[in-house]
Amino acid sequence: MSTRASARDLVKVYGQGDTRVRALDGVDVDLDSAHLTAIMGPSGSGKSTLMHCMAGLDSATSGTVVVDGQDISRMSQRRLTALRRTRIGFVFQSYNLVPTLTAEENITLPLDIARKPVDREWFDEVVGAVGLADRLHHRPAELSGGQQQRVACARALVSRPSVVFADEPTGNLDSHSSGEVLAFLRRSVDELGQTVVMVTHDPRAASYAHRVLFLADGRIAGDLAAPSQQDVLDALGALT
Ligand SMILES: Nc1ncnc2c1ncn2[C@@H]1O[C@H](COP(=O)(O)OP(=O)(O)OP(=O)(O)O)[C@@H](O)[C@H]1O
Repeated sequence: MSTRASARDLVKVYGQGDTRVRALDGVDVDLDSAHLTAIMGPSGSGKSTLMHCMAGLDSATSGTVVVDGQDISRMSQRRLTALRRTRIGFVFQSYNLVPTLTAEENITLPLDIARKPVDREWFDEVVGAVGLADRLHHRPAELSGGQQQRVACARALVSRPSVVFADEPTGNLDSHSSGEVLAFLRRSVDELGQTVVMVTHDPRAASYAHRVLFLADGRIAGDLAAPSQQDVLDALGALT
């Protein structure tokens, strides 16, 4: 199975002296191609730190991160920015859409900024899969939270990135909208062949994943394939 992103012996230390925190303490991860991977763990276990280091949003103290075959730990800021724009997709808890732009303009924004052409066939496929074809000319304020997050998912996928990193993508959504967003993230993997990793606190969200990694105290503490909600709850219970 091919790997889209990997981390080796990843260490991230914040602060110094008394306030020193070892947020990541030697993490090894391989994110499999065309898989939806969930990352779970208690508050403060290092989930966001791992995600930010693997997505090139933050630099690790030591260790290696390879994305799309490129070692981002040793990359210049300029190359890293270019890689982030075109090879990595992001979905955040707060949708981070530009309020003055339509859904369509928001979706194509990363490509417009990178001055890359929009592949209309892929755009239509992504918009169709996300169920937004009749909402493309609406602005974010005219869309529900779930629809806004689906726009954000489409924006993350429009450049056909190597990996999509989603940080609590359903954290602000009710259960119905969460279901829609999770179903889309899963479909983007199963039908469009994308690779998605998401941090979540929600066992139901994690049960949509092909694989769930558990972090505790900055280390990998568990790894389950296609778990049920109950499997996830049991694994979390054993960690806390
Ligand atoms: N910028 C920072 N400066 C100092 N310490 C930090 C910083 N960011 C995170 N930490 C610390 O690193 C550890 C891991 O934090 P991180 O946010 O990765 O955990 P998390 O598992 O995502 O938590 P949560 O589920 O609460 O979002 C925590 O002890 C946190 O306090």
